[in-house]
Amino acid sequence: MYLFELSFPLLIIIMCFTYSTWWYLNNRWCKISSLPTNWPIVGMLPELIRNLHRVHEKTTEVLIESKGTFEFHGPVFANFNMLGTSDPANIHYILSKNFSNYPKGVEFRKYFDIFGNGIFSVDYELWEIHRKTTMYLMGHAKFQTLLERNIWEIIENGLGPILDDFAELDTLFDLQDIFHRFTFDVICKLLLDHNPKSLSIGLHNVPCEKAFNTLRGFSFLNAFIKMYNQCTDGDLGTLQTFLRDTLLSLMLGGRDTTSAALTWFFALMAKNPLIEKKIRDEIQQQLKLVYLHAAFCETLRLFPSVAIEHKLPLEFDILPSGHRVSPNTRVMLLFHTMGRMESLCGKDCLEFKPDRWISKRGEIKHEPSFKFTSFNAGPRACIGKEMAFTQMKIVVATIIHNYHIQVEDQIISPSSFVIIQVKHGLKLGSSRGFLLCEQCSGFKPTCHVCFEDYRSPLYQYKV
Ligand code: HEM
Repeated sequence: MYLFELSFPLLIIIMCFTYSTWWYLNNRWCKISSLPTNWPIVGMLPELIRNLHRVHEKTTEVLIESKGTFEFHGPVFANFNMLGTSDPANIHYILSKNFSNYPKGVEFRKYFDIFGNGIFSVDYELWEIHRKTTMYLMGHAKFQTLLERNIWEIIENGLGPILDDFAELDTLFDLQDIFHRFTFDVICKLLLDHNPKSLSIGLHNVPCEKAFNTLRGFSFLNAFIKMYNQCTDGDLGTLQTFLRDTLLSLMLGGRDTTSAALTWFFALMAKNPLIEKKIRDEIQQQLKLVYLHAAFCETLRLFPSVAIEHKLPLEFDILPSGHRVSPNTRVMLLFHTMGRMESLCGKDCLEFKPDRWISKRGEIKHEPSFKFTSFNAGPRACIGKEMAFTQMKIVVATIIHNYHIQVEDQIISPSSFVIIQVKHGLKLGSSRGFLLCEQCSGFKPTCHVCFEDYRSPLYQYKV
């Protein structure tokens, strides 16, 4: 009996060791596929850790091999199982057809507690109130005028002088950092009526909170205060925390997404000079910027700013692909993979081709949002899509019209976060790659002193 007690744990250890060795050898010799091995006890965690630096690329390989949906098994006792999908039928089902069964869930709130009770992390009634209020504000007749005025003001006083300064000093700079600062200043000015001037010569750090300390009466703020007072759900915390959550969510949601898209756009432009020329011609001929719009769609297809969306089902369900989900299954919607699926975007899906977005009549082709998910789909689709396009078009037209951008030799790859940035930034060399065009001696004397009198074609084009 004593001998049995002693040898039993030993037996378990030997069995585990043999099983693991068998798995290892089996997979090492037989494996040609990119699907992760489901190891005893630790599940697929080792493969995840091994690919942490290239999560989006690995996920794409796995999903393409598994025809759009894959079950990830985490360690046995960790409750870390997930179902990843890029199948448009599943995406349509989860985001629209059975929307009510797929809230973001409490987990999302835990991971992204920075959003607090803001629109990105809440579900149900509070989300509905947030959405209604924000949509009302962004749909207001004066919103577009205010937005464009703010963007031009920040170009005139921030972006323009900074870019001129880099050109004069002949220094290397990170375009991604510049776009971060630009979109931060724009969204702060819009929401808080305060320009934190993070885009000033010297590029000083501006703490986020500083902007919140100088809140002044502004319609966005007043509307959210009114919304707070109307909410009877006692879970909202103080007015100050509620406003912080609400505004911070909009600031983060509107800032990093737009700056990432702008950075990828220029990264792709650097590799496609013919496309850049076409866009430059379109701007100079004061056309309607259809081709530029198509180039943005194409950028976001390949590098959707939000790569992953997280859902936690309320009840057991069967997805259109036949996969079962339970209330414990984390469902990951993998937007980065969708733009790289031959079945969805064609054999040339990895190529950057804005023309695929233009119809025979020269208009932008409409793609259903559950196929082109860069702005999400269904009831939680992005509210700021038009705002993002306006911002991106003005910035790109301004830069392309005034400068010739040339990217330094560097490896450009996506970061492994939910928001896909360019890993390590996008470095530009001002001496070689940052030349003023012939007719224009920079921002200052031409357009940005007083844009009322501005006669450049730039000011006249329609965004
Ligand atoms: C290129 C730029 C942008 C992209 C690619 C983008 C993409 C997205 C995506 C994928 C979502 C869904 C996220 C989720 O539910 O987890 C989303 C939601 C949202 N976006 Fe954007 N966005 C962009 C710019 C903006 C801007 C400028 C704003 C303005 C503040 C904005 C406001 C919002 C809001 C409020 C939501 C939440 C909608 C809801 O949950 O009902 N976005 N966006």
